[in-house]
Formats: sequence, C-alpha cells, structure tokens
Amino acid sequence: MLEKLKQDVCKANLDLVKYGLVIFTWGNVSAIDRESGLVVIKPSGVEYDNMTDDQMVVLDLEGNIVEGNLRPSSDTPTHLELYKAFPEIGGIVHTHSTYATAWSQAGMDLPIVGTTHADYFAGDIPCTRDMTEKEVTGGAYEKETGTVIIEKFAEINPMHIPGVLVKNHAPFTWGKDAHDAVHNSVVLEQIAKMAFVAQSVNPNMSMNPLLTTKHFERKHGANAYYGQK
Ligand SMILES: O=C(CO)[C@@H](O)[C@@H](O)COP(=O)(O)O
Repeated sequence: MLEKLKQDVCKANLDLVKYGLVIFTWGNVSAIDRESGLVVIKPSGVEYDNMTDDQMVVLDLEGNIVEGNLRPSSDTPTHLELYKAFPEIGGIVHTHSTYATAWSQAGMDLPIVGTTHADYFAGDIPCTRDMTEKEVTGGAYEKETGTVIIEKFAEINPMHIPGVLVKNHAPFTWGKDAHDAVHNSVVLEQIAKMAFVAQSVNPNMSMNPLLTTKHFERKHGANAYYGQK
C-alpha cells in the first residue's frame, strides 16, 4: 500500500542523515496521501543505517495503524495535528539539528536578517509558548505539541513560514511533500546558524521588510521568476 510514498518517506528520512541534521534516531519525516487521508511515517527509535521502505508505518489521521509491524514515530500525534490543521502541506520533518534546536532552547523566534532566510520563510520563524502542566502530563503530550504549534499559526500562513521552533524542544518544518519539508529543514538549520553568527557581531541587527517581500515573492509569489519555467 502507498509503495511510492513509503519509498519517498524512507528516502527523506535518510536525507536527514545525508544533510547532517540528525544523529542516532533524533528525527522523523512523514508524508500524507491527501486522496486517501493516509499518513506514512518512519518507525520509532529505529537506526537510520538499517531503515527500509517496508518499515514505514501507514496510519489514518486519527492515529489508527492501517499497515506496518513497527510502532510509529513517537511524534506521530504532532504530525497528525499539523496535517489536520494545515490542508496545504504534504510532508513534515522534525529534527534536533544543532542551531535550530539552540534557538528553540533559547525560547526565541528566529529573526529574519538575510535574503537566504527570505527566499524560503517570509518572516521570523516563531517559537512556541511554554506548555501547561496538563499539556505535558495529561496523556497527550505529542498531540498538545501540535496544538501549541497550530495556536502560533493562528495569524501566520503556514505556507509563508513553513517551520516552527518548539520551545525547549526542537524545530518542525513542512512543505508540499516530504522532499520539500526536508529542504526547508536544511535551510532552517543554515539560517539559524547564520543568524547566530550575525547576532554575535551585531546584537541590533535588522532587515528591510521590502527586501524580505522581494525575495520571498520572487521565488513563491504569483509572479515568481526565480529558476526555470
Ligand atoms: O524529539 C524527540 C526526542 O526528544 C524525538 O523526536 C526523536 O527522538 C525521534 O523519535 P522517533 O524515533 O521518531 O520516535
């Protein structure tokens, strides 16, 4: 079932290793088939070295396992909440990549201070609020992680800012498919690193909003002209 999607999701997970975004089992990628409403995600705690397509787990949006012998990623409920809230997205990535995670741990939005950032994210990348005791200990921690992310995007278009920093935890990114979500995760790590260095040089750094709009629009706007037709 969903063989092509399982291949794509497995490859996307392995790409996290290729791009240096995960060590051990510290991350996960999923993708959704919107027609059937089924989600494919990597199994929990399985080393990337040994990961194969047929280990991918297929679930419905309520978290019922439809196919697979292994337990799905522990972060599956977060992914499911995001798929339900953001109908335009087709893939999700979670990593503990160093610089993006450091900003998450600092509890700070990642400020937009360069065109590299604006080419992919049309503004600051928000950091979520502290989770309440009930959200952490009430039995639905991973689902509630999704809730605090969605809350943060009440007034943000998730296709304009395809990522978030979960406070004291780590980043999630998304995209039109698993590959696109991985791409955004790689970019997020790089811009988090660049912003860290820039801030150490100038703590009062800023960016002209016109430049932000120009760079985001030329790649993603209605009249985008970056790249080939
Ligand atoms: O966030 C964490 C751990 O803090 C998890 O995302 C990470 O270890 C990956 O877990 P899974 O192997 O996907 O269950």
